[in-house]
Amino acid sequence: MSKPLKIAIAGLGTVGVGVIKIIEQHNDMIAARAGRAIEVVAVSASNRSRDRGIDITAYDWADNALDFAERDDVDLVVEVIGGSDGVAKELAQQSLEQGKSFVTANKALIAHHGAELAEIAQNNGVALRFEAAVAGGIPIIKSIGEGLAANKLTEVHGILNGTTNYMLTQMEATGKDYGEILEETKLLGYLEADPSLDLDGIDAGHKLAILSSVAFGVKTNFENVYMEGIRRIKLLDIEYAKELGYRIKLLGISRLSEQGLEQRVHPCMVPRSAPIAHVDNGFNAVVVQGDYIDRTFYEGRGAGEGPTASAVVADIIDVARGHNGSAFFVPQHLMQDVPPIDISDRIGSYYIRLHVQEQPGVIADVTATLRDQDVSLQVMLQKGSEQDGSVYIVMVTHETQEKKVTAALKQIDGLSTVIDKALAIRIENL
Ligand SMILES: NC(=O)C1=CN([C@@H]2O[C@H](COP(=O)(O)OP(=O)(O)OC[C@H]3O[C@@H](n4cnc5c(N)ncnc54)[C@H](OP(=O)(O)O)[C@@H]3O)[C@@H](O)[C@H]2O)C=CC1
Ligand SMILES: N[C@@H](CCO)C(=O)O
Repeated sequence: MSKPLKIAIAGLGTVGVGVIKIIEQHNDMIAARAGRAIEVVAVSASNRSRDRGIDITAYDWADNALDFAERDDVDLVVEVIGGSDGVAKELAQQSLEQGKSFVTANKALIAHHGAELAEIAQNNGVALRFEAAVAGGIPIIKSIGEGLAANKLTEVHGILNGTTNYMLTQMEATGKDYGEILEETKLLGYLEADPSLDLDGIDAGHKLAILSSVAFGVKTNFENVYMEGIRRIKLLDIEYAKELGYRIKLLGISRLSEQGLEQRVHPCMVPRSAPIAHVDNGFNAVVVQGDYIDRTFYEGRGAGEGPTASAVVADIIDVARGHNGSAFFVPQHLMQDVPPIDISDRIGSYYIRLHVQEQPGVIADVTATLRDQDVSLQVMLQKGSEQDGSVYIVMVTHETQEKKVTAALKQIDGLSTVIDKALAIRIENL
């Protein structure tokens, strides 16, 4: 057997501890699969005395994780600290520059700086790996970059954030509204330290930008991902979706066409018959469309100690086997710079929910505005009224252009009878 691969782990939280547990528990099996032993030589975290539920006394402790980049006895650095910049970024740059391979679960780091880091890795002949950054338990980066490498891929979409999928599932299952489920989800500890990353679709946006690069060989462009989260979804939207034959899912959708690259994250109405409509709670799913495979569907746990650490260790094993090809499967100088397609150019149907005062002429004003913008309706629903005399109206449009819906809703929001800003949910017949 070759000499052991010596690794240092920066970050001993949920994922870091999980990585150590797997390496300790599956030591012999991993060595057999990797063709050499994986040896943890050093660890680092913020607080040395914190009880982490595992014994770390066998490993060197570093107060400063950046020391790992300089150590001659470290072949590979694992970064499971988090954050797009700061220590995580410095550690990545310095480790790769010093000829050490780098494995991370940090989606923010890769979405923002993946291209730059991949180039440093390439120039130094070492590996940069980030399987755990997207959909943890689903080996989607490897599946796309290796298993589907013969295909011209045109679309990747999926449920990329487990927390919001849990929340939407629980709203439907329990009949509780958004605010109540949000409080329960906080108590369960599912939300990121900055909840906006989950709730506003940013975490899913990071993952989508990474998937786009891997799938299409395009330069990572997180800045052009359109992101909208789930904060405005009410229980009544979930109930109306059910009545109309849909479920609401927060999807990331990336499509490459001759016009350019479309990357968007937002709540979608998906037909209840679609497999992705039945991916519930903390599970993630990814669908990949290619010219020779047609469509492939992957489902698994997207977060948590086990699934995330499993992906990190798989990357370490890959490096131990000597695989140090391009991080995005295409050398950086061959990555395409593709123009973005704006969300306003989307063509499709829309679910629209209005909250208005119940008085004569309201519906006439609303439908006149839609008519003026050339938006035609296929369904309009109104059930009873609220105790305060207001009413919710729900409409489904025929296929139209997003910019027409946006223009119509801007005018509708200005009507004196409209109480809350209108909500539009895109219908995706996936
Ligand atoms: N948890 C999950 O389910 C998933 C996480 N990820 C990603 O994995 C990464 C780690 O996540 P997770 O384990 O949940 O995060 P945690 O918050 O549980 O752990 C972060 C760790 O980083 C340590 N740390 C903080 N600052 C430093 C520093 N300057 N130097 C060294 N260590 C430091 C902390 O130390 P201390 O313990 O002493 O405070 C802690 O051990 C993030 O990028 C996250 O986005 C990806 C997919 C899923
Ligand atoms: N906050 C993320 C963690 C895993 O990346 C999620 O809920 O999916």
